[in-house]
Amino acid sequence: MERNIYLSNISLEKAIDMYFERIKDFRLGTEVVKTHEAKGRITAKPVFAKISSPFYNSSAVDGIAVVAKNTFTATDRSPLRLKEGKDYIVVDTGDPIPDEYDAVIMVEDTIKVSEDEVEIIKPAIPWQNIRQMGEDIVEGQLILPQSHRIRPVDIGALIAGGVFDVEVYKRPRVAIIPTGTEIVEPGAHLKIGDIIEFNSRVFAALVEEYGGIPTRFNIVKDDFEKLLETVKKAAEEYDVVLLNAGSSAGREDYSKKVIETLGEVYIHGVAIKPGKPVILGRVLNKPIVGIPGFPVSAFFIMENIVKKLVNFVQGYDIKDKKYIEAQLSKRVMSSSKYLEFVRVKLGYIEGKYIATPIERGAGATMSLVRADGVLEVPEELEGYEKGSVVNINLLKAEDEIKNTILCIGSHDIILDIAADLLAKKGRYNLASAHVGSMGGILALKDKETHFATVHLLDMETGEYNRTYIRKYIPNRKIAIIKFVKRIQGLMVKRGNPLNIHSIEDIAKKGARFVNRQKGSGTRILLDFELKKLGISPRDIKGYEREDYTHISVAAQVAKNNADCGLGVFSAAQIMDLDFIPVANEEYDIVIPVEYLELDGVKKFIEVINSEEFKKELDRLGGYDYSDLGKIIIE
Ligand SMILES: Nc1nc2c(c(=O)[nH]1)N[C@H]1C(S)=C(S)[C@@H](COP(=O)(O)OP(=O)(O)OC[C@H]3O[C@@H](n4cnc5c(N)ncnc54)[C@H](O)[C@@H]3O)O[C@H]1N2
Ligand code: MOO
Repeated sequence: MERNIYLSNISLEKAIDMYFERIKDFRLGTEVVKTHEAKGRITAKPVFAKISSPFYNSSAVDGIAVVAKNTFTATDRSPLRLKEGKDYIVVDTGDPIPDEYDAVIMVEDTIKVSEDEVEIIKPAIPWQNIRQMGEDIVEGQLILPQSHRIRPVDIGALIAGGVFDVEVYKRPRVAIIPTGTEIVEPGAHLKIGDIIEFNSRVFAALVEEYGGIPTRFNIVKDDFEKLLETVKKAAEEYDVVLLNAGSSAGREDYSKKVIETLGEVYIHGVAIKPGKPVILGRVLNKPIVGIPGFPVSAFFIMENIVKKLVNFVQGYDIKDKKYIEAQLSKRVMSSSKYLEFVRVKLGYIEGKYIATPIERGAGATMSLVRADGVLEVPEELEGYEKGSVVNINLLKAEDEIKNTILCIGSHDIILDIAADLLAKKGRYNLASAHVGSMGGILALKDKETHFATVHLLDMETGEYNRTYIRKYIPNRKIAIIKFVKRIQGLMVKRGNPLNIHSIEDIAKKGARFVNRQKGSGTRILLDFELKKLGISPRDIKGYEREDYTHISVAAQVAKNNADCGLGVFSAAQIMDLDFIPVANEEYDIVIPVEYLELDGVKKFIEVINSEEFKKELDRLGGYDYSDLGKIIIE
């Protein structure tokens, strides 16, 4: 099988316009459904009221119905006496008002003088406290226009207007076909090279959210004939087809060929990242989208194309993205060839949203789980500078973000444990962005985080953290909340096959090392130890190779991509590695004094002082928490 030749690079907006122009005749038919079951459906025609609401005059209050002109003599000096049956009748809220009456006086404005007599001290104004016929809805009035998505309140208005059935577009039945020889069903016995199939399940859940009816097909291997057969069947039986993976130019990427054979490819390749190899086409007269395999790419195609498509075939133009303004805490570089979707974490600090970009790999499913929003870097830009104010498409509720305490700095698994305990208390969340200790200090300086977790060794004095606070954040009043002392050590494979017992051994034995990024405390510790020992970084194989967390360093060793790395005990334990202690470091929380008063921060401090948290530290091992919770004002 020869490779496909790539790919157009048309903008997302143009691609959608062109595509929808080509498939505009594939709109679905309509059906009539019960109004009370029509939530989320799209009206096929304008809907008019069949009756008025209310369809008779009714009382808006509890009181007495009167004839207004007979009450105008009433004053507080000469109250007017009225007799039931002759001058008034008693009515409750909602009761019909007989034609001969034209006003209602509230019961609290009447003085009862006998069983069937009241006095009033103020005249009634005609039509006061009466809901007149058609006050809400008039017979024949337009209740909903065509191509309107029916909301719960619309259901109320329709029924009140006597419309009990409504004509709506049919919901599209969407076929979802996962493909790939390497793709296996969840629960299958896994061997190297297998990938557990999950995209189709994400698609199905999203399609349902978009208003379609998903059907998931079984996995189809990369076999041209089988793919032809399955796609043909799907196009015959369903309204929209989603063909997952094989969208690219690899030898077994058949999606384009299959669609071309059975129908037409209109567009292959859109200027977005991730997601560029998307295919937009038709088979029979059904829209088909070839969606890239990488889960993050696939998600952005679902959100930016398939969501619109599922609505388009129902005659609806969806424009429901919600944006907020946020300040970028890091520079974002982007290619000027693509509209790029960058996942961000959001924090709310001193009345401003702060956006911190997270991992960018197209395969990083967790980046979607962790993201609060998406920064869309337009095609013509090469990115944004740190500090720029940008629009962020929200993926979470604003309230949830406003109740999030932001921690930027060096990562340790105990932050995740504290986050979990905090979330259990309700209301507040802890979000942490892992940019190393120095990144945390700089974020504090720039007011981009509530607090930072740091372990920065002063190479001159051997003291932790304080030098850096004084040097880099002189403008703010800062407190240190003592957190833990961590044992940092060398992580090596079980059984220590290279027999590494010290930092010196890394150089001596030529072990493949994996380093942490510049600015991280672990990196500084390594440099400190190397300097002490008089070893040059050049003598460490892999010194230039950077990873961003303790766990990912440990994972590199576990997978045999490296022989050793420097990190904390818990990371070694999680990845089942041997651990050779090197130093005890002070991992502290650095926080502006004013934030100690924030309710969420107080709750966080309660959490780290709790017995439950200490129990977790014991369970992990490798932590000394004798100073935990002590607050030192700098
Ligand atoms: N020569 C070039 N190669 C590639 C280019 C390019 O421009 N030139 N673009 C890359 C880009 S960008 C993307 S995106 C991918 C798209 O690849 P495919 O759509 O062909 O997808 P596969 O290779 O079949 O799968 C990729 C990857 O996705 C995961 N996957 C696939 N299906 C599922 C599923 N159902 N559930 C979970 N995960 C799934 C899996 O990890 C696959 O390995 O092409 C690049 N190549
Ligand atoms: O554009 Mo691909 O979709 O980055 O991964």
